[in-house]
Amino acid sequence: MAVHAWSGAAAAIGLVLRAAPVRLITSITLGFAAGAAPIAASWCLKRLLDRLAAGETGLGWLVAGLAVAGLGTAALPHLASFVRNAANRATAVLALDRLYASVDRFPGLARFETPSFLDTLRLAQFAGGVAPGRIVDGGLALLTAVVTVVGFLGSLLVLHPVSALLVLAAAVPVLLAELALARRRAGMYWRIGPAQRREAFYASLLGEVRAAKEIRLFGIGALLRSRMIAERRSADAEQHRLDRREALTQGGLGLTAVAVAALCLLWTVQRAAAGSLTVGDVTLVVAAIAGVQASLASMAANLAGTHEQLLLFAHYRAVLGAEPELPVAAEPRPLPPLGHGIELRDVWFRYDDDHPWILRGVDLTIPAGASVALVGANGAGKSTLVKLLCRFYDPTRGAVLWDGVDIRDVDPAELRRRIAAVFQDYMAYDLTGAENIGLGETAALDDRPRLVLAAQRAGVHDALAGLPAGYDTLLSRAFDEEGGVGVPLSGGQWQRVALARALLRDGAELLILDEPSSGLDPESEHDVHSRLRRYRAGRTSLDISHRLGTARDADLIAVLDDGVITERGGHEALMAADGAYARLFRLQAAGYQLS
Ligand SMILES: Nc1ncnc2c1ncn2[C@@H]1O[C@H](COP(=O)(O)OP(=O)(O)OP(=O)(O)O)[C@@H](O)[C@H]1O
Repeated sequence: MAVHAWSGAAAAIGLVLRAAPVRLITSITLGFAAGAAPIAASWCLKRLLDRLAAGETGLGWLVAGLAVAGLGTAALPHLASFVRNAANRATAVLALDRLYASVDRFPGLARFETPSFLDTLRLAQFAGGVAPGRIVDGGLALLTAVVTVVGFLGSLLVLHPVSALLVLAAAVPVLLAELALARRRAGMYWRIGPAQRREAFYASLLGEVRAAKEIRLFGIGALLRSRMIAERRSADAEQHRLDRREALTQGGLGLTAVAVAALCLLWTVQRAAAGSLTVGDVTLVVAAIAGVQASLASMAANLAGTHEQLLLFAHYRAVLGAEPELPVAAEPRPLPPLGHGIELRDVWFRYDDDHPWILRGVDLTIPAGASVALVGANGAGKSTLVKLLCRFYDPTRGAVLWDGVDIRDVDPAELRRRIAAVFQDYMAYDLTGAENIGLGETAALDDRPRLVLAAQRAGVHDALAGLPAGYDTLLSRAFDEEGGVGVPLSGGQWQRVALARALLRDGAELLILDEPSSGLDPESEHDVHSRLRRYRAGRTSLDISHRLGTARDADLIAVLDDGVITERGGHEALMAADGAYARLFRLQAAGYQLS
């Protein structure tokens, strides 16, 4: 634990040093000065009073010293906090950047489906922004308090050693109690994490337009709201329990501090009355007791606060230090230009050990330059197979081979550069039309002719060109648009934009289309289908569709049933075989017959 704390503190300081070195050093200097100023003020006051009592004159320099020290006591903490705030903001930016760079580096999807990781990530988001700054702040405040305590304790030891020891002894339980409270608080943040994430989930549903239709139609707003409030209440109850414990502990500690101060004061006054202390000594003892107690309390609170931030910062470091959830080859093999094909060889897959098998020994080859249609019932595992091709997960058994090279041996980023895909759950970004397409290949973001060509291939050019600001129209009403209005697209238009995004990747060697036309009207579907047929000629593609009419002209049709390829071949051959494909095809065709 101690090692963790030190390495955590070192990492936090390293981060601040990297983000704002000058401001950090300035803060340290100001912290020192702010700690020394009250001691200087107390000594000036003691000297002044003693000399006044002795009837001396010409004390102007002492008054001036007192004024300067007073000014320092009042102003330096504010100046230090101004500099620290600036350093903290710079640190938070760097921490945020590093956190999301790490999240982006996870090659697969499994982490985003692991609740404990999501809890860690939530705390990391919170801690990354504030913890490094607070840890350094805590350290600086500690430094200030140490300077003050040492200075005042030195003064007390000279004048009244018993008080010094008493005050110091009384500080030990304060420190221990604060540390214990800090640990509890950090533990509480972890425990309430799931409830807070569920609360955020309900809150986002209640505040987003996509959910608003169903919420209103089904009248489920009150239900969702009550669930959100219940989650908040359960988190609040945990916090309340801790607050109560804190209040009791700190009340007790406050009483002890008052008792110790009263005892010391009584003793000092008695000694002054007996003539062994001067009036100046009494003021210095009073100031020293108050100063030491306040500084020790602040030290304890700071230590505890820093300890708590270190525990939270551990979550940030856990995300940054997390190993990739998919093994990444130390020396990745180069991915050859696709010459033969992509083979799934005896692929078995389940999402994890507690989940059922989804693929149970799939053998399928997508020959280079050929179009393969994958058909099958809902839940058969088609989209799962696509995720394995993109290596978002690894097969539990078996392998995916790209021209004979196991894709586990290549750099995932390189593999993905070779693939263009429209996923079934494609994204609709709250960005402009041009950006929504350009994200398919960021190098082409500003290449308008290429964006237009991709949009034309996907049959969405006219829709985008006809918007108030053409391709530069924001496809959302979530943000205010300067000099124009945001226009969301229809479902089918969005689907074509997603298709355009994939088609922008002209150089991709494998094109994956998972239900690319499910939302299109018959005419659009026919139109998109004809365009895709032309586009796909000579390219390697995997097309998933429930509309068997669009699958029929693929070079190869494979039927996936309950995780196994049960039929494969051309349309005519499969129809002649009279298996499941033929039955489904006839069923669908019958739906279009006039009775
Ligand atoms: N991330 C996941 N974690 C656990 N199980 C999952 C996950 N994604 C999908 N599944 C399960 O895998 C099974 C296959 O899903 P998949 O999406 O691959 O089917 P599909 O053939 O594409 O279906 P559809 O035709 O409805 O799109 C489903 O039973 C689903 O519950």
